[in-house]
Amino acid sequence: MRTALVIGTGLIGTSIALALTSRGVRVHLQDHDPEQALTAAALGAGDTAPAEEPVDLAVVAVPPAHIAATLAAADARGAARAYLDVGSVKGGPRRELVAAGFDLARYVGTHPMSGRERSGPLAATADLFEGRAWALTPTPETDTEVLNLALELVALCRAVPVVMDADAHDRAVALVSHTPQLLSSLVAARLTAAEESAVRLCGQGIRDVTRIAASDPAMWIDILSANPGPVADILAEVAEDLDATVRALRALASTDAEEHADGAAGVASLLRRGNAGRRRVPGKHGAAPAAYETVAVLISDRPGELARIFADAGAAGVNVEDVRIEHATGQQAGLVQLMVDPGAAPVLSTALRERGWSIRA
Ligand SMILES: NC(=O)c1ccc[n+]([C@@H]2O[C@H](COP(=O)([O-])OP(=O)(O)OC[C@H]3O[C@@H](n4cnc5c(N)ncnc54)[C@H](O)[C@@H]3O)[C@@H](O)[C@H]2O)c1
Ligand SMILES: O=C(O)C(=O)C[C@]1(C(=O)O)C=C[C@@H](O)C=C1
Repeated sequence: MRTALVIGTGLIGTSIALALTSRGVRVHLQDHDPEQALTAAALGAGDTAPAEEPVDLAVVAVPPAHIAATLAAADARGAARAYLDVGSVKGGPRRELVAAGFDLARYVGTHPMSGRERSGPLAATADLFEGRAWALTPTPETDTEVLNLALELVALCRAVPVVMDADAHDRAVALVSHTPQLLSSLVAARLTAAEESAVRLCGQGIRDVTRIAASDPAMWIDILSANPGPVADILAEVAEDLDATVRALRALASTDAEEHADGAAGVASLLRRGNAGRRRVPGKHGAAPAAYETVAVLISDRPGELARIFADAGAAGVNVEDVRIEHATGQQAGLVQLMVDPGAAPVLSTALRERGWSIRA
């Protein structure tokens, strides 16, 4: 791929443009809000000047409700040889394209399974998709050349391609993305009326569960409007589990020994099902979750501290597989949890201690 056009230079469009530009693709940027395209260009994502001839691939990264119309308008002016979109839902936009008579041979629907709770070009990063799944939903009509360009884009973004049917994709994301978003919002919504004394106690658990509750409501209303049925079906099952859990907890509070034991069994069964479900979440690069060991390091909230830790881990010859940062409330300090292969954990702890870091058990 030599040239690309990114239409919609928000979080996802700009992140793709940054990745493509860094790998030598000439990227043109377009947004119905010119300020967004100019901001993306200022970040080094590409050029706002229109291409002089059709680009190799047009990437449509606008909200789901506008995907079909944006693709049709771009095709009407002959913008590209091939088209793809990155919307979070696939069935609805494809049906709209069919209804509009769009040539499906030159289009493939895709969805990178990576994002952030923030929107806009300023939240974009070139490495957003690295190691993440990226769904591709070709149809029998899709040209091989178009599918190959889409696969090249996924490879340039260092993501992991997953080919599937559009409706199967929508049912899958109802389970692994859309329902989790609503559950996160439901938990966070309980905090709106909470006492300040309770909120002060927020630890890492609630931070993990509510991170995505900060997402843009307008974007999510758009996504959920395009996939309401499958999400409602799963939420109805969650509601049954919730009812059963409330009953089990009430029984747990009972002084009757038999009722108490039933309650404990009900709650334990849910927690075990949770363990089993969590074990099914794939690790980095789509591999089965690895059993990493954590080395926890205390850092002060100063510029360059993280870079220094990673440099010291690198100097010790240890590959950091994953990382989490826990900020201490009201203090200029935090705990960095470095996930490494079990064999490497003692090596890393010793090396970091020798370099003056404080390691937490
Ligand atoms: N946010 C995520 O985590 C995530 C992850 C994967 C896929 N997606 C999908 O990617 C797409 C973009 O999401 P985002 O998070 O980058 O949103 P965003 O709000 O950050 O960016 C969307 C951009 O599209 C522009 N836009 C809106 N309508 C337009 C139109 N008709 N023509 C041209 N530009 C238009 C907006 O001005 C904005 O700059 C959506 O379809 C979303 O479902 C989002
Ligand atoms: O990490 C996040 O902030 C996300 O929620 C990203 C996430 C997801 O559910 O995984 C959200 C919606 C997108 O369609 C794809 C990715």
